Amino acid sequence: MKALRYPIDEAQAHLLTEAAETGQPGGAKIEVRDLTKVSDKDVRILRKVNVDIPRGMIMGVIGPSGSGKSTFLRALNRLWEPASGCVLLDGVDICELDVLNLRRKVGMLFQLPVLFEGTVADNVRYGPQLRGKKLSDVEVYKLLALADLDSSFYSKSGGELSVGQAQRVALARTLANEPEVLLLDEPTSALDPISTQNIEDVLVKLKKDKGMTVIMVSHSIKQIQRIADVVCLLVNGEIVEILEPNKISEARHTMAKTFLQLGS
Ligand SMILES: Nc1ncnc2c1ncn2[C@@H]1O[C@H](COP(=O)(O)OP(=O)(O)OP(=O)(O)O)[C@@H](O)[C@H]1O
Repeated sequence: MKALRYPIDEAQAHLLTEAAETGQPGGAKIEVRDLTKVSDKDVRILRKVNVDIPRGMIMGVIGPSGSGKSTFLRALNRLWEPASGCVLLDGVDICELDVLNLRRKVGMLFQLPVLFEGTVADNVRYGPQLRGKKLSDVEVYKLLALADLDSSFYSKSGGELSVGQAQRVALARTLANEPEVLLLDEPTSALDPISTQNIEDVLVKLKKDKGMTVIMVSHSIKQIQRIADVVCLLVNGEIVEILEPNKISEARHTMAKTFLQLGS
């Protein structure tokens, strides 16, 4: 069994090891080591965060407002610059990668989708086009289907879409870059329950069919329990618990317990 460094405790290390090993071989997809962020005003936003993110799994990140969830997520594709050696992707320091290449491999979806001008197809073609590759119609249809959108969306413009549909177009656009990791920052918080379920279904399918590693920040404990394989609890800039979704109620950290009781 591959040992994971910097466990929170033995039980949690075991959980992550198991999770990493039931996916594709090779252990953690992303290793986070002593990730720290201090604001300009000298406030500690992240305090030595250490976690191994298992390959081909969905990791949920939950915690009280302001605990540093988005900040944590944004370090993983260098939306802010972590210190060298703090974030490794497949064992390689992300600071040593070309940042655009990194962001292709580690795609991100935000709470509210922002589509570019033009049609849905233009949006989906955007990333590959930057690399000089023009996606065929069939490739665009396939990406739309991956994001649970039928072919009728192909020539629609952003203004014709609901927020839920636009979020799925944003997902298709991200998937066009063939990412290995998806970072999701509350991707369904602006969506109705049906659109939420569509996105959740797509994420689970991407994990199953493509071995995608997904890290999702959510305010919904129920959502995390529906789709995550492992849950990371962040409180005050620290990961205080790593739990199986069905064992969230067993959290021991006082703040985490309060948060979970109020949220469930
Ligand atoms: N660039 C920045 N400069 C200064 N402070 C920041 C910066 N980014 C975030 N913060 C602060 O860091 C803390 C963590 O913010 P972050 O957005 O990561 O939390 P969060 O857990 O995602 O919150 P929420 O659930 O409300 O979205 C907050 O107190 C926020 O005000």
